[in-house]
Amino acid sequence: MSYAKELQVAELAVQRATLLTKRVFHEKAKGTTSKDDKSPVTIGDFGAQALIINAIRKNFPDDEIVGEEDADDLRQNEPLRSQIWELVQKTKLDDDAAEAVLGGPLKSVEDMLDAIDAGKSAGGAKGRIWALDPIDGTKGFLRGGQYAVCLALMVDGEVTVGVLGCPNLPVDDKAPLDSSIGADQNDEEGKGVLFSAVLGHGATSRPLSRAGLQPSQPISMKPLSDITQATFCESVEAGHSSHGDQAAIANKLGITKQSVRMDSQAKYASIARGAGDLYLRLPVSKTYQEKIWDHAAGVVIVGEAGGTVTDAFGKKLDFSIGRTLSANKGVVAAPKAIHAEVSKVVIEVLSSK
Ligand SMILES: Nc1ncnc2c1ncn2[C@@H]1O[C@H](COP(=O)(O)O)[C@@H](OP(=O)(O)O)[C@H]1O
Ligand SMILES: [Mg+2]
Ligand SMILES: [Mg+2]
Ligand SMILES: [Mg+2]
Repeated sequence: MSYAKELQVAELAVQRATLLTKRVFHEKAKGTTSKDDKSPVTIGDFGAQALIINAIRKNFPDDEIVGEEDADDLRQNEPLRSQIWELVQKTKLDDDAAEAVLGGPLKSVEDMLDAIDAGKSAGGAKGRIWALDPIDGTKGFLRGGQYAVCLALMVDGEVTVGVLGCPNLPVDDKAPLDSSIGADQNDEEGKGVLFSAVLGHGATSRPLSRAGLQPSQPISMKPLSDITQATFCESVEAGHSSHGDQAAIANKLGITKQSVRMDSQAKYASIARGAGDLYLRLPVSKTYQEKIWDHAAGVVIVGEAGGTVTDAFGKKLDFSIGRTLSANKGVVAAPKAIHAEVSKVVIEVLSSK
């Protein structure tokens, strides 16, 4: 199956949601609140989740959705939900045909809260389940760095369609990568990329637009003959992955270039298009379970671009268990040809601790 309709709906829904997040970025009041785990969430996260779930429900009413956010706090907070409702109502693509594909607007504040709460699926191994991260890298979003709007469709526990909207990545697939990439917020010219993949059908990139979908081109990972020349990507946040272990692994592989630190699944997108080579995410905590929405889209995009993604012990990421990757620890993403070599060193470094 080619999943053409799912892909089109996902791409347009993500593209529209990035218009909302960009609008929030330029507003002074981002409605930032703190979740139970102390992580931040903004009106951009809630608004993007509402718009994307509305499009999925209109097109695929029988599908389940695992979304990062829920509306519990919004139901108690009238000012915050009004702020989000205002944003959601005014966010539209400048293309009637594209809007028609997405299936029409949310009808009321209640409809919006219900849409947000439709992301409460427990996930699992059976049937069609979407995984949605309305803003991945919320901390990056708030500091003007990288973030991504992430949507994937899993079919019987296998990630099958993946879309990443990265408003602050350069359109040029070969633009050099460094940790300041996208930091210049005054110049939005030439920025904003939509990445997509369907299992077995390759991966693409195209510029984000305010209207319909722009023409896309295929992307692939960079062939890397000398691993010492690799560029590796890691999180900005030291609390999300172990910078120390990652430095030790890079050192053992003979990599001399400084790591590129960026927030969000923009890391998966960047290696998939050959702007970087490796993505290392080694756990800092023994108990933290990675969330499926932080990885689903990135994994199929990297896989289709010629990469292999496993956990820190070389195991395939298992998206079929529920809302978290409870059978895995950490992430190692690399071009197929060198993944085994990288994985071996990761295991050596972890077992020598
Ligand atoms: N202790 C931890 N270890 C690993 N990931 C964590 C973490 N605490 C939070 N995260 C996740 O890290 C994601 C951001 O990843 P990155 O560091 O690559 O930018 C967050 O996504 P959100 O920003 O969507 O909440 C959150 O889900
Ligand atoms: Mg979050
Ligand atoms: Mg996330
Ligand atoms: Mg998020």
